[in-house]
Amino acid sequence: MARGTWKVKKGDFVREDSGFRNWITPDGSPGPSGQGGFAAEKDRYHLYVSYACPWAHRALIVRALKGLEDVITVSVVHPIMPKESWLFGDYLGSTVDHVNGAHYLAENYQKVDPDFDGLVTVPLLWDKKQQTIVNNESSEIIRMFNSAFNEFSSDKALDLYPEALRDEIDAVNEPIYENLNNGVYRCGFATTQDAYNQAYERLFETMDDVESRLSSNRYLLGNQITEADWRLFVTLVRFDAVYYNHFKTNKRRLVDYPNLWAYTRELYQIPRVAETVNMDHIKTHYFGSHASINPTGIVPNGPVIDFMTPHGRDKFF
Ligand SMILES: N[C@@H](CCC(=O)N[C@@H](CS)C(=O)NCC(=O)O)C(=O)O
Repeated sequence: MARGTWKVKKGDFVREDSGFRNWITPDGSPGPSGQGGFAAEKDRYHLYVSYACPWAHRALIVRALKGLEDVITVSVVHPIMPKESWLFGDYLGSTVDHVNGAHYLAENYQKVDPDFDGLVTVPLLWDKKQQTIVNNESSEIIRMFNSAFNEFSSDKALDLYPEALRDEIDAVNEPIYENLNNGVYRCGFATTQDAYNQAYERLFETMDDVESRLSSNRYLLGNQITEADWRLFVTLVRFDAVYYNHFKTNKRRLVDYPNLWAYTRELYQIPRVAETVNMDHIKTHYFGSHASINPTGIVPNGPVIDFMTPHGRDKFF
């Protein structure tokens, strides 16, 4: 099974743009990109994830928070990604491909586009009715889960991208994506000292900015949790266990930032979130899949991290 490859430009890791950009909407009318015809329905859509992947993790979190577990089904790949890319296999917490019976996730991309030679990524949102890919861009998948399925949601009132805050959310997302979510990868996959140094500087400047923001705000946008918090959370929750040493983001640990650390614990303790965090898959994936960074594949046993200690963030209300 062939697969696309990561791109490196002058030593700097460059993430590929996602190729499938259709939108599920309440009535199937077209969304901001792609084709229409994807109406929100119960048990029509299927989400392929890796518990290890921060982008897939966002989608799992919004699915859980909106109470869509019985509406959108899920298959979970094996945590180790071999050179042929994601596959389904026997591992605690992983599943088979419940919909297409694929062995490699790439088979599902090739079912829709036989010439597909891009990167086979998770999350992947699949339409069981039309047997096609809806979308493989997590930032869009979370917005669909937030707003398209309210008819079926057990928490209709929850709005993680409220109209009045959209510009502010977009403005906060941008540097957090560049410098933190993707910034840790740019540190880890840099192939020149210079590219690593630059990514590292920007990463910790942004960590400092966010730490300061969270010293006077409970959440990134004030008193209301938005998608911006969940997009940040998935990187923070992996920081000390993986990125700090595997990706060499070791100026400071998450636990050394009092506000960021307490904020991460608060988000972790919100009902239904902890179940989406599979630390075994997270560690096994990163340490076991990136032979260029960790050739032995040995997964460190530590560190001991307790996300359940009281967070004290209610002091803001
Ligand atoms: N833009 C995509 C990025 C997803 C992505 O890069 N996923 C990684 C896992 S964390 C992946 O599947 N990589 C496949 C590979 O490296 O071959 C999104 O946010 O949905």
